[in-house]
Parts: sequence; C-alpha cells; structure tokens
Amino acid sequence: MLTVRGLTKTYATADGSFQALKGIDFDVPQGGFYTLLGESGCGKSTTLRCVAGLEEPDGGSISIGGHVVADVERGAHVPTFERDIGLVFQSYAIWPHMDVFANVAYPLRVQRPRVAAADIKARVMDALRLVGMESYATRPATKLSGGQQQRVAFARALVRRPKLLLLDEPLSNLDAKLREQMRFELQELIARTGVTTLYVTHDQSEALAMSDTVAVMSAGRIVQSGAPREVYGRPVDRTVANFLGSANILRGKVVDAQGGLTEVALDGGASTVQVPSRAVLSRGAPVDVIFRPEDATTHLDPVDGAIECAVERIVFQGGMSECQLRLGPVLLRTVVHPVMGARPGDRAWVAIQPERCILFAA
Ligand SMILES: Nc1ncnc2c1ncn2[C@@H]1O[C@H](COP(=O)(O)OP(=O)(O)OP(=O)(O)O)[C@@H](O)[C@H]1O
Repeated sequence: MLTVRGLTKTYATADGSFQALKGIDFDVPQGGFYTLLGESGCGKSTTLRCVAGLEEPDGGSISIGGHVVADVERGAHVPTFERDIGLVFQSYAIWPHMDVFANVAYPLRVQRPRVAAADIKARVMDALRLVGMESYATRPATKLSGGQQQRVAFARALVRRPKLLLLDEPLSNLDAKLREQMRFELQELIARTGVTTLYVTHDQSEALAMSDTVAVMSAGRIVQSGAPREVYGRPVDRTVANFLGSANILRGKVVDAQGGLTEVALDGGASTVQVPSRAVLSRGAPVDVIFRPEDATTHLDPVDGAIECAVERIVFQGGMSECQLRLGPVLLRTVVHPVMGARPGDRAWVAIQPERCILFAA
C-alpha cells in the first residue's frame, strides 16, 4: 500500500547542510500499522513529512496505493492535498474559531474531489461517531479537553476515508493516564476502519503495544525492522537493544564455541555463561552478553552459576519493582516482586537464563 524507496533528504543549515535521511526503504501492506521509532533527531518526522508531501525529498520515491506521489528522478511531486492521506500531529491543530462539526467538515469542503453538500452532514457525523464525539458537534473547539481535541483531530483525519493515516506523536501532549487510554481507543479505531497507518513515536511502549511492524531508526537510517516481539527479542545491535526496553550488558571473553553455543567468561571472574550464537567468534574475542531485566531471577541466597552482586536500589513501580544491582562498574537491572525483602547493601545473586541472552562482538 505504501512503498518508500531510497528516500534521502538533506536540509540546508546555517553552517552548510545536514543529511536527515540517508536512504530509507520500507513497505506497509494494506491495513498494516507501521511504526517509525527512534531517538530525537533520527529522522522519523522527516520521513513522515516526505510521505505527506510536506517535505520534498532529494532522492528516492514514494507511492501510496499504487500511485507514485514522489519520484525525484522523474521530477514527480504530488501536493499534500492531492494525496489520499489523513494527518494527525502532536499539537491538536484543530481550528479554534470553528465548532467541532466545522472542524471535521473542513476537509470535505475544501479538498478535491468535493463531497456533495447533502452528504457532508452524514459523513461528519459518521466520523464523530467513530471517535465517540457525536454529541459534541456544536461545541466550540476551544471548549474541549486535550483528549477530546485529539479525538476531533482523528475524526477530521478520517472523514475523507483516506487510504493512509499518518500520525506524528499524536498522543504526546496527553497526560500519562489519558495517553494509555487513547492508545487503546486509537488501536480500536484503526482496526475498525482498516486504514493503513504510518505512526511516528519515540515512546517504545507505544510502539511495542500498537504496531504490526516496528522500524527502529538511528541517524537517518532504519537499523532494524520487524514484528515488535522479534525486534525486542532479537535486536541486531546494542543501539537497538538499549533503545527498545532496558538491556543489561556484561563484557566477557569467548572461552569456547561449539554447536551454536558460545561459552563466555564474564569479566571480573563473575561467572561463565553458555549463550546461543550464530556468529562464529574466535577464542579470546571480547564480547558483550546482553539480557533483559525479565530474563534473570534475583536471589538473596547463593545460587549455583549465578552472579554475585550488591543491591544498590529497589525502585517500586506498583505491580513490580526494579532491582538495581552493582557488579563492579556495571549496574544491572532485574525485575522483582515488590514484597521481596531486599535492601540496599544486601548481597544478591542474579541467575540469568543463558538461552535468552544475546551475544555481540565487542
Ligand atoms: N527544516 C529543517 N532544517 C534543518 N534541519 C532540520 C529541519 N527539520 C529537521 N531538521 C533536522 O533533521 C534531523 C531529523 O529531524 P526529524 O524532525 O525528522 O527528527 P525526529 O526523529 O522526528 O525527532 P523528534 O522526535 O525530535 O521530532 C534533526 O537533526 C533535525 O534537527
């Protein structure tokens, strides 16, 4: 449905130029929910803005539903209002001088192909019903809460029944509780309409919870893309592992490698672990062993093969606590039940599940 090939974009800056996109390729199938995730400045919004036609790329091509909307080589650039898209940004961007109805009706009145006047009311009310705002049609836009304004923005983006919905951090202005509620509402809304969605966020929990496919971006490139579980469970490098969830990293050296298992002696004589690894690493090679907080258990008594640490901090997080443990220069994080009676300074033993570890050459 959406195809992006070889997208590049360089901005002119005060001291020269800055290449924000260095060759972006991806496809979103019909009805797919594709998320661009990454730290601030990695190029997520620039990618979305190129798909929307708000920026002109300087290389590559974009097609939406089989129609080429941008192709630098052929000099093609279809303006935003002629692309079959709905757009929602972080700032609600609904017009304060109009009521809810007029806001949602606006794209039907100004964009082509025009919708017959007689059909406008039914189309607007359908869109408002979709977001649970049908009883607010005559409410001035300024007399709405943040969440209600964003619902109106979704209704306005969907009222023309676009092929593609483009969402740039649409939940970021909402407080934590509302953000979570709106996340589910938005997911349901998208599932009900079946609209293909390109979503931009720096919030990893949003990306993991909502998407069919997550693409992690860094410095103008997509470094990994796949199903959320796959990217979380099998990050291709430390950057992805660290960005998507928290990752514990232990340095070590390869002792032996046989039959897909690599034996690693962790630095400081902490322990030896046998980790599955596809890469062929020579004996003595320095490596990083990476594991997620939930892939280790924490014990207050010695356990065979476990790593001895000192409890540094217990961070209560409601249903679970994060246990921070000191191992020389490294601070490990594990997940423990809030009733676990550990205190700062206690000795503790961390047993990692070797089959869940990931190995990278250091
Ligand atoms: N109009 C512009 N002129 C110059 N540089 C720009 C312009 N727009 C964006 N950039 C730069 O391009 C890079 C990518 O910006 P972009 O907005 O795509 O990042 P992002 O990943 O969406 O970040 P954020 O999450 O902070 O919005 C940044 O370094 C940014 O400073």
